Amino acid sequence: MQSKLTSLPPLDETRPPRIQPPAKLTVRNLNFYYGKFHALKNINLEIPENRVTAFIGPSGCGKSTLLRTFNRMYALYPNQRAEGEIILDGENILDPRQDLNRLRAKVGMVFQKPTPFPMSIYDNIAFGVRLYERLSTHEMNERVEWALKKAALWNEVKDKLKQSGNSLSGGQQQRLCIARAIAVKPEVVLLDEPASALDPISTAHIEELIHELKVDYTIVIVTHNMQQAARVSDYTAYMYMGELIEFGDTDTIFTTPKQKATEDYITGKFG
Ligand SMILES: Nc1ncnc2c1ncn2[C@@H]1O[C@H](COP(=O)(O)OP(=O)(O)OP(=O)(O)O)[C@@H](O)[C@H]1O
Repeated sequence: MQSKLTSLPPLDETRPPRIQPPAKLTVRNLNFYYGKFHALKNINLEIPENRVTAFIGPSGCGKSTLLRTFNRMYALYPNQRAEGEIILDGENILDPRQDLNRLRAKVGMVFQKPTPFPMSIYDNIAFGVRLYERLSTHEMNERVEWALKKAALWNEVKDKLKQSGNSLSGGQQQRLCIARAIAVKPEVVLLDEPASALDPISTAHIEELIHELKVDYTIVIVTHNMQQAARVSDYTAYMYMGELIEFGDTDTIFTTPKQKATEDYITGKFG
């Protein structure tokens, strides 16, 4: 397909066809408040299973806020609240009775800044797994190796698993954080600008990894970088001032968006 926008890289020809797969997460009439500030306004959205969905939009439009509702990260802060429904596997995760530990095992998260725990590479992975499962040493060794392989880090660290996670480069630390997130075998992985603190080579590594991970996981990524959204995502949501302006497959959003506001943002006329 020909891109209308010459400044963007060619769109990924290997993307799955446009038939939208079943929704892994269904967002219905979602409103979010920081105290009195109404940060998300009646969001309705379906996040397709085993695909990469990107949230784009100008700074402050609510991308991270929306992402953080998916594992109820906001529940840590008393004056933040969500209203509406977010259905994951038939359950409304906003229901106050929802078991947050179980939810966070199902919905993993990786932050903008790599944040390894101050412990060995091995323990960075094993720590989270121990919270949810009792594994033998042999099983844990296998799980650590599996997660590090999935995160394309194993070959670089297999001989120094006892070294501190902080001894790794920024890009390696971020892949360690991805390994840590997937080690507990989540179903959804949330990535909040995972490459924005990284150099171009590490960024390319992370983007490749995202592409591979969607075989097993549903991935939602917040990114400021539109080229990155065009490269890694199958679906894109454009947000503005707490509203979802347009959602669709990435090729359509980047070449023939329906809303003028989306087109203005994509073409750099605004934002
Ligand atoms: N802890 C908070 N308390 C009060 N308001 C907040 C808080 N966090 C975010 N906001 C406000 O909510 C709105 C959405 O913020 P959010 O961080 O979700 O935007 P964003 O699109 O991810 O922005 P950016 O691209 O700059 O990271 C903004 O107006 C922001 O100022």
